[in-house]
Amino acid sequence: MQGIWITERIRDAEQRLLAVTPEGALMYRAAFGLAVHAAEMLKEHAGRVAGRRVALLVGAGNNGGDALWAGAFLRRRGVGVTALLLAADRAHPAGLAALRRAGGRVLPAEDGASVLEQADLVIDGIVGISASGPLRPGAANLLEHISAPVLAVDLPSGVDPDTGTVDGPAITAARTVTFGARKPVHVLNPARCGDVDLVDIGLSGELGEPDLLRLDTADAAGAWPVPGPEDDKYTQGVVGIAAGSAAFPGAAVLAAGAAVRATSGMVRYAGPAADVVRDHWPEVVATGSVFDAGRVQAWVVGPGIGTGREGREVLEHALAQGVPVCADADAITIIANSPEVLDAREPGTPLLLTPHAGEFERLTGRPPGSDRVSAARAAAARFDAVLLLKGHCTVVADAGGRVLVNPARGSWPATAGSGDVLSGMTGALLAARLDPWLAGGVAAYVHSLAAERAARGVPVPASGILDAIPEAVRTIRALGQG
Ligand SMILES: NC(=O)C1=CN([C@@H]2O[C@H](COP(=O)(O)OP(=O)(O)OC[C@H]3O[C@@H](n4cnc5c(N)ncnc54)[C@H](O)[C@@H]3O)[C@@H](O)[C@H]2O)[C@@H](O)CC1
Ligand SMILES: Nc1ncnc2c1ncn2[C@@H]1O[C@H](COP(=O)(O)OP(=O)(O)O)[C@@H](O)[C@H]1O
Ligand SMILES: [K+]
Repeated sequence: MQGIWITERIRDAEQRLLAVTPEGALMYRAAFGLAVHAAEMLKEHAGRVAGRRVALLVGAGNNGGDALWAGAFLRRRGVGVTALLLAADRAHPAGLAALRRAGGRVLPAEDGASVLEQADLVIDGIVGISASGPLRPGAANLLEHISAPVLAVDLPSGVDPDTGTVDGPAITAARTVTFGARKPVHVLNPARCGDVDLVDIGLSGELGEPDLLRLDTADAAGAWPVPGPEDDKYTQGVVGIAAGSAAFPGAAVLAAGAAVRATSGMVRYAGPAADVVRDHWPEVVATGSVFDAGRVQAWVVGPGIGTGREGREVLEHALAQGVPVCADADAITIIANSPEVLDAREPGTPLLLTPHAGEFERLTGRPPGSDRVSAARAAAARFDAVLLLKGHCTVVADAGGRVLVNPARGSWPATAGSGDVLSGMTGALLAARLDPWLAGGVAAYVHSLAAERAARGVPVPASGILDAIPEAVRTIRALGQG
């Protein structure tokens, strides 16, 4: 798993490391790594390093210092470097001196339009982890003159380091080089960061436990259930799907189909769309009602069941079975309208809630807002549940405060029915007895991988995501073992 630390913790860790490190050493390490990546980008985008032009956007703090030092290193490789100072009187003195010694040019930012327009690469050292709010006007005015790829120092300026939100003008980077540890912005707003490279500055010993975790392929592969020689269809966990209606069977077909694709055990369906589900998925054991569905090891309740009395009874029944429940879509609205349905929950029974932003607002009374991680954590604690907040970056929080994040690989999954596929997969993993928090994270991971594989650059319907689940699972298992 990849650890991610909030900026307050990074700053504390840096202070401890600074106290035992010769002055300037950390910045030197950071800037050296930055210069290596800048040279790579010049080769990639402009064919070579020597003779190419780099513009540095230099703010008032150490982020600007990193850029200035990197500029000095690039000068040694024959790059033409111009620093554009946003606060000439506060630019990092040692960095500025180093750049000047190396033969770099220095200009006030307001004179920088043509430098930016002619640059082969722009290095964004406007602001780093001490950023607050959107870019100030002096920096914002420069954005329109940038046409070259941008390499962001630590994080793209103008994007909030801890929430990834953008409230005004901000940098969009082709690549971000970060130091010591990954920060929340890198996973919460990957589109602004581009590829993120981590430069080791010796901070890891000071960091402690991460604030957020991101699953990697090996984690997803390690968690994915694989039947053993003693297994049969029951021992792997039977998943029950209570979804869809006679008038709207689509959600049932998608959720049940995703469960079929994600489990090698057994899928039961219970609800008014039994015939349609059976037609699509002959392997599903389908009945008309949850009350005669038989035993399952996890229930998925909600997509397309409606929010009336019948839906409510279905949810209460599932909650009372003493098995994990994934409550999605209409089930979330039912809980929002009548929180007392949760009284039916057998004590200690895992509950996983999977709202999108609108359902989150219904459930909690307020939208997730800019700090989606804190919002998901608070809601998980309030409902004593795992809360999976859907979106471009899916956030999975549990009641104890653990958080997994899954940045999507593109936005094609934002399509109708895609959430039904996610809940079906999640149910399959819950039935296989994964920790519900991990089940949500692994389902989100494989869902976004399946969507990427299915889309390959063009729109993909939810049924296409569903059909790509086997390929996604095969991919993680192959990479995870390799
Ligand atoms: N502390 C350390 O040991 C190290 C720090 N490093 C770098 O230092 C950075 C943090 O440096 P600082 O704490 O000096 O602060 P920053 O460089 O992040 O910010 C400095 C100044 O930027 C201005 N600013 C804030 N928000 C702004 C906005 N929205 N628009 C325009 N200007 C804004 C403020 O005047 C603020 O004081 C890290 O991100 C990293 O790049 C690295 O050199 C590694 C070592
Ligand atoms: N912009 C986006 N980029 C990537 N994935 C997204 C984006 N928006 C939504 N998703 C994902 O698509 C799915 C949509 O679920 P949901 O909103 O419940 O759709 P539906 O109700 O139509 O099934 C979720 O897995 C969510 O994380
Ligand atoms: K920056």
